Amino acid sequence: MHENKEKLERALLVEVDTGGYDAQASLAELYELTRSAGAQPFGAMTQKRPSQDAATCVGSGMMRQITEFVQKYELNLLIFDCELTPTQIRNIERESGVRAVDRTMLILDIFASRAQSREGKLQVELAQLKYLLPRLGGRGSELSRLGGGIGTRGPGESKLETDRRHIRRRIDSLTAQIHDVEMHRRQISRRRKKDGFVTVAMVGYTNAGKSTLMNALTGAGVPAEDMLFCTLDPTARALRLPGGETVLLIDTVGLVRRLPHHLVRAFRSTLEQAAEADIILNVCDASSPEAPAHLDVAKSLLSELGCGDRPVIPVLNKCDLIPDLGEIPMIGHAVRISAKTGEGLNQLLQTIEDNLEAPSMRVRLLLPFTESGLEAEIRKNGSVESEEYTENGFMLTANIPPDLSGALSKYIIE
Ligand SMILES: Nc1nc2c(ncn2[C@@H]2O[C@H](COP(=O)(O)OP(=O)(O)OP(=O)(O)O)[C@@H](O)[C@H]2O)c(=O)[nH]1
Ligand SMILES: [Mg+2]
Repeated sequence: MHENKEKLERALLVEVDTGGYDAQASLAELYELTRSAGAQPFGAMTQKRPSQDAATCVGSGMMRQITEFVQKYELNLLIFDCELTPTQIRNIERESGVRAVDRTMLILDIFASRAQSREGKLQVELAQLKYLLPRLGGRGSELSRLGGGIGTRGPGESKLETDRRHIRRRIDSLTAQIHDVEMHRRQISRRRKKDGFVTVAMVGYTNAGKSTLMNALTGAGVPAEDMLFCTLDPTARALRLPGGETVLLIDTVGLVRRLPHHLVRAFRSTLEQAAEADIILNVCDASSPEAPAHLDVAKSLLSELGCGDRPVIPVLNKCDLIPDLGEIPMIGHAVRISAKTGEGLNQLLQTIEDNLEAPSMRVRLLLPFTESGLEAEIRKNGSVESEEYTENGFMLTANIPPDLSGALSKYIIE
């Protein structure tokens, strides 16, 4: 996946623990992110302090230790588990003599090397440029950083040599293109709904096994590897349930702790697909001690995206790695599976089937003229077979989705 595999970059990870988050778990994740970016995490240093040092993020004593460590083990990269200002990066690089990247640059770099779809590429380039723009000021020479390696890859590379104005124009153009792609995607998902397609989306932390599960259930052949952010672009495949119905199974981008805010939007737009699904599978790696926390993060993100009303099924994957069932976190109605061995998959399919909504209902309605909002809803989410003006309102024969039936109940005639 990476051009320069022969000479892996050797990195020292630096955790500046300013409190307010689980620094140890975050560092463990930084380790995996580093590996996924194709570098070798060689060691880690942690410093607890109330806030970042303005000049070098860590204190001056620690900075000296870092420099000594880098020289002693001939490392070529420092990875800070936070966001660094341009000044900090400049100072750290000058003092240590090696390149410094922060968590955001690292994640952006992984994204840049993984994005396949047009939207994925647009989103990554936009996030990279937005991150870079405020960091360009008077650093003309530093653009020579773009020689290769982590923090330097990406679709934007060639463009970065031009001036800020050019970058701003590019940002505007990317934003407009992304808007178009998003509109198009919403249209498709609306059409699927209208056509009565039931969609089932998988969400969860990166590396939980979503793509492996997709492959096990549908034979999709989606890449699934032991690396973070293996999947960036949502894929959809037909899935046949034991009862005979066919639903659409959607694989989504994995979540990560402390997501750089530049990427939140990119995530959101891909997760929106999940948000619109009829049923959501919240997949986690049951062998990880973090599993319950991961399930919670995904769940609260889903409710932020407005899917509180949809069935969310917790799925505990990788149960084959836990010899003693007692060690699996107890989560109410969770389904236990192993995407690898196939254990529990029938149970999962059955659970999906049990959660299928009633199909859309065909009704006759007399809708007062004042309810034009509801009429628009019916046209948008259902379909109108015939309509007629009467003096008491619209007389409609329509197929309506079940979630509209409540609001419409008092107008239904038959
Ligand atoms: N032992 C075991 N390993 C599994 C199981 N399911 C997935 N894996 C492994 O976990 C790793 C990650 O699997 P993926 O399917 O790529 O995970 P993902 O959730 O799609 O990850 P992202 O695309 O990064 O979000 C791979 O090495 C899989 O082989 C399982 O049930 N048991
Ligand atoms: Mg995946």
